[in-house]
Amino acid sequence: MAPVNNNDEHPPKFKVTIVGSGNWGSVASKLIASNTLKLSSFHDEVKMWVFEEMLPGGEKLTDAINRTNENVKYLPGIKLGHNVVADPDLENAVRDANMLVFVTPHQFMEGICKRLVGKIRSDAQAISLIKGMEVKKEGPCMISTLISQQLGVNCCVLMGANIANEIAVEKFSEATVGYRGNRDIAEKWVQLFSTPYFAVSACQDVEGVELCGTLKNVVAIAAGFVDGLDMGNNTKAAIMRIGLREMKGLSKLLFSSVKDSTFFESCGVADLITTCLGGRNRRCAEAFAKNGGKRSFDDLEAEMLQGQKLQGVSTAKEVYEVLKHKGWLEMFPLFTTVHEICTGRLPPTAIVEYSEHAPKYPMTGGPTSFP
Ligand SMILES: NC(=O)C1=CN([C@@H]2O[C@H](COP(=O)(O)OP(=O)(O)OC[C@H]3O[C@@H](n4cnc5c(N)ncnc54)[C@H](O)[C@@H]3O)[C@@H](O)[C@H]2O)C=CC1
Ligand SMILES: O=C(CO)COP(=O)(O)O
Repeated sequence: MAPVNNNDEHPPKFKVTIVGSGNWGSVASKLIASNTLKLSSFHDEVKMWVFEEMLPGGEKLTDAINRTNENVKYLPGIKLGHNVVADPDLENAVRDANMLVFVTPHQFMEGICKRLVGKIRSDAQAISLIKGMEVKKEGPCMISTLISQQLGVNCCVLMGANIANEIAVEKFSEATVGYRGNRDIAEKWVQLFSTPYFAVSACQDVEGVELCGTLKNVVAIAAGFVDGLDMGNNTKAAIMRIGLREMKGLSKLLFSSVKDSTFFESCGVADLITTCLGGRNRRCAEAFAKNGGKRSFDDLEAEMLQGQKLQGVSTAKEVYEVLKHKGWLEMFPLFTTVHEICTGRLPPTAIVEYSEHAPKYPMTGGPTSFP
């Protein structure tokens, strides 16, 4: 990866663009912008692509961000750094960058990648902070793979126990950069994100790291059901244990390269715990169960998250499609049941009952054949 040489500057510097400006995207821009000011190998300015929208007072979100230095809709009250420049023009935002940070809700990435084909620098490196996957005819496609394949770039991932609002106010947390191949590139990403309150380490297991971040959102939906049904801490701990077991089982069935040790990194058990305790997926699923499944997740998301997006419900559907296609539904009763509750085929109480798809494997047991 060659740094960008603007106006013959010596030595040339790396230039960063963040594609996405939601709750986590805005916090990522704050972390990165504080580092580009400190590290001489980066350009100070950090561009942040904004999916433009009109605020209630009639001002464009991009203008409000550039005027106040705050993302007034998705991260109000937090200064992003004067070197963050919001840009609603996707092509313009990425044009000069050779370090691209992707952080949008996962359902928008296919469209964004299509728009970016042929528009990015040939020497660009990418990282995805996105928790989710696409399902294609051929099987599951992780978002980092989508980015790599569509844009022809190497793509690392950054996942972890990272509730954005907590990091925004500089409470300590950890994160994991997943990479394949060249460790130098992973180290560059670690350098770009690390702060005294955000401890990042690198792990050579891109699939394992990304699947942890993706699948824990399904478990968080189950944890929310347990909270909504007032079932207590033991039940929630059981759901988290069974969920972690299914996360590991499915990850290793999909990619034999996935390492056991990855599940003990921040991206694994720590992200599972924080999301099951304090995440948006948990919160909306709690409301869903309290309402006996009578209000849809779409309604609850719109009302409770005010434009922020849930990833767990669509991921549960995507996981279900993969399991069905592979003939693995019975092996993953928790994942299967979450999807069936979300779609109204089962009531929320089914989360601790035997799944109709798992007659041989009750929730508390499960197959012994996971790798
Ligand atoms: N918020 C959090 O605490 C964390 C989120 N993540 C992950 O980061 C990713 C992004 O999450 P957030 O930044 O929190 O987003 P968010 O949940 O705040 O979503 C809102 C964003 O989606 C954008 N958007 C809405 N419609 C769009 C469209 N049609 N095309 C493109 N963008 C559109 C909005 O402009 C806004 O930037 C997700 O995969 C999430 O799981 C990961 C760690 C922590
Ligand atoms: O991924 C997250 C924390 O690491 C955020 O989870 P939620 O989307 O459930 O808030």
